[in-house]
Amino acid sequence: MDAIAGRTLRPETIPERTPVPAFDLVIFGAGGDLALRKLFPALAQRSREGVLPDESRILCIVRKQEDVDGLPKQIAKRLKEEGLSPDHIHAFQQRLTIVLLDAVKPETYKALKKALGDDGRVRSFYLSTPPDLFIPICENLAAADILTPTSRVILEKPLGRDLASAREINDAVARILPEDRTYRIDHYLGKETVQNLLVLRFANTLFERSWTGRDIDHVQITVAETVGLESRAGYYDKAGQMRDMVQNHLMQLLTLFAIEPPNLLEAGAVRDEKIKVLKALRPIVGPDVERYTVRGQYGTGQIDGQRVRGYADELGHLSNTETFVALRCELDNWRWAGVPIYLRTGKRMAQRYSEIVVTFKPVPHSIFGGGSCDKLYANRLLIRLQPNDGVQLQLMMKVPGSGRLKIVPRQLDLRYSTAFDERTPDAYERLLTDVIRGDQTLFMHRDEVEQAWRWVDPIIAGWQDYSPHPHRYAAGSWGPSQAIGLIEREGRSWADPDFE
Ligand SMILES: NC(=O)C1=CN([C@@H]2O[C@H](COP(=O)(O)OP(=O)(O)OC[C@H]3O[C@@H](n4cnc5c(N)ncnc54)[C@H](OP(=O)(O)O)[C@@H]3O)[C@@H](O)[C@H]2O)C=CC1
Ligand SMILES: O=C1O[C@H](COP(=O)(O)O)[C@@H](O)[C@H](O)[C@H]1O
Repeated sequence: MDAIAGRTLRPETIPERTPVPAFDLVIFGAGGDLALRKLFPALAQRSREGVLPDESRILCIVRKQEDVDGLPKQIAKRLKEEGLSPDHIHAFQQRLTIVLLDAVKPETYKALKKALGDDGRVRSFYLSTPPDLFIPICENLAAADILTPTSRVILEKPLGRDLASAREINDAVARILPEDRTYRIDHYLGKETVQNLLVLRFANTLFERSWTGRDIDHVQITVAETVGLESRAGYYDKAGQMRDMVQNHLMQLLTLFAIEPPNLLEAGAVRDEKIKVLKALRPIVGPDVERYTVRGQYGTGQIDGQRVRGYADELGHLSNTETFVALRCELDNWRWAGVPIYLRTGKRMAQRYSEIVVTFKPVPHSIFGGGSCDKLYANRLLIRLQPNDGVQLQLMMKVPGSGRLKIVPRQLDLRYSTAFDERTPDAYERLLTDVIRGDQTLFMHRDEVEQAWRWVDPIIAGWQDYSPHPHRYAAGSWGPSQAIGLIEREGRSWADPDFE
C-alpha cells in the first residue's frame, strides 16, 4: 500500500487519475518494438492526464550511439501517430533521459548509476528485452550497486522458454530482489474486460451461482490475430504460439475465468486462487497430445482482400514453428469436473478478436411443441476482450405477435463504448502505474509462471513425437481443419465472432 497526500490507500481504492508518487523508470530495450508501440504511448497518455508528477523521469537504455539522438525522435513520431498534441509530446520528452549502455557489459552500468543520481525516488527497471538478458541485467544492476531498498523489476513474458529456464530466471531475480518487488507482466491482465471478468463474477450473484459444471456445458477462449511474423523473426521462430500466447495470455484468461472467489481483491489472495486453478489442469501427455492439441502454421492467403505471404516465406526458410494452437483441456476439481475448455489462438487468422464464450447447458426438456422454433439454443455468455469490448448474453425470446408462438435467439448486449463515457485505457497504462503504486494484483507470482510451464512443457515435448510438422492453414482462415475436428468430434462447434 502507498501513502498519497498523507492517506494510506488500499490499491483498489486509488482513483485511476490520482498522481502516482514521483519515480524513476528505467527501460531496457527502449528502442524495441514493445517499448515504441506500447510503453511510451501508455506513459505519455498518463503524463497527459497528469498522473505522472513533473519530476518523474524515464531513463531509456540504448546500446548504439546513433540511438542517443535517434530514439527521442522515434518516440515523438510514435506519439504523434497516437494523436498526442505537440505540447504534450514536448512535455513528455522533458522526462526522457537517454543512457548508452550494453546490458551484458557490466562496466557500462556506470553511466546508468550516474544518470540515476541519488534522489531517493522509487526506481523501477523494465526489462523489455529478450528473456536471455534478464539474468545478466539483474546481476549487473546488483553489481553496480544501483538497486535501492524500494527498487522494482518488471519482467516481460514469456518468462524463459520452459520450466527450467523460468526457474533459473526467477532464482536469479530472487537473489537481488524479493518477490514483492518483482513484477511479471502479462498485459492481458491489464485489459479492461479481463478485469471486468472478476467484477462480472464476484459483484453479481446472477452468474456466480451458475458458474459450475452443473450449469455450464463448455467454455471456449479464442485469441485470434491478423498479424504475422512482423519484424520479430529472431524471437518468434524460437518461441512459437504456444510459448508466445498460450503459456501466458490464454492460461491467465483461463485461470481468471475459473478461480474460486478470493476473499479480497488483493495480490496474495488472487494469486493463491489462480495457482489452484493451474494445479487442477489435467496434464496432457503422451498420445493425449495428439488427441487434444492441434498445432498449425499459416501458408499464403488473403486477409481483408490483401494477399499475404506464408510464414516460411516471411521467415525466408522452412520451419516447424507453430503459429496456431488449439487445445482441449479440463480442470480436475469439484467446480469444473467434466467441463471441456477449448483454447485457440493463431497469427494471420481471418479476423482480430479475443473472447471467452461460456455455453450453458440446454433446457432439460422443451415444453414448446414443434413448429415454434427450429431449436432451443443453449444460453451463451460472450465476454469480448477486443475489439468492441463488452458482454453479450444470448437468450431465447418470443417474437412479438398474437399468431403462432415463435421463439428465436436474441442478445442482451452491453458495449463498453456506449455503456461508459470513460476512455478505455490501454493495458500498459494501468499496469505501469500499478508498478509505481506498488500493487501486484495484476501481475504473476513466480509459482504461477512455473506452474503454467509445468503444464505446457509436456505438450511441447509431445509434439516432437505426435505432431512434428504443424498442419497448414491458409492465412485469413480460422486455422487448420483439424482444429475444427477437435471440437466437432465432441458435438460442439467454435462460436462465430458475431459480436461486431
Ligand atoms: N513486441 C510485442 O508486442 C511484445 C513483446 N513482449 C516481450 O517484450 C520483450 C521485448 O520484445 P520486443 O520489443 O518485441 O523485442 P525487440 O527485439 O523489438 O526489442 C528488444 C530490445 O532489446 C535491446 N537489446 C538487445 N540486446 C541488448 C543489449 N545487450 N543491451 C541493451 N539493449 C539490448 C534491443 O536493442 P537494439 O535495438 O540495439 O537491438 C531492442 O531495443 C520480449 O521479452 C518480448 O517477449 C511482450 C508482449 C508483447
Ligand atoms: O504478447 C504478445 O501479445 C501480442 C498480442 O497482444 P494484443 O494486446 O494486441 O492482443 C502478440 O501479437 C504478440 O505476438 C505477443 O508477444
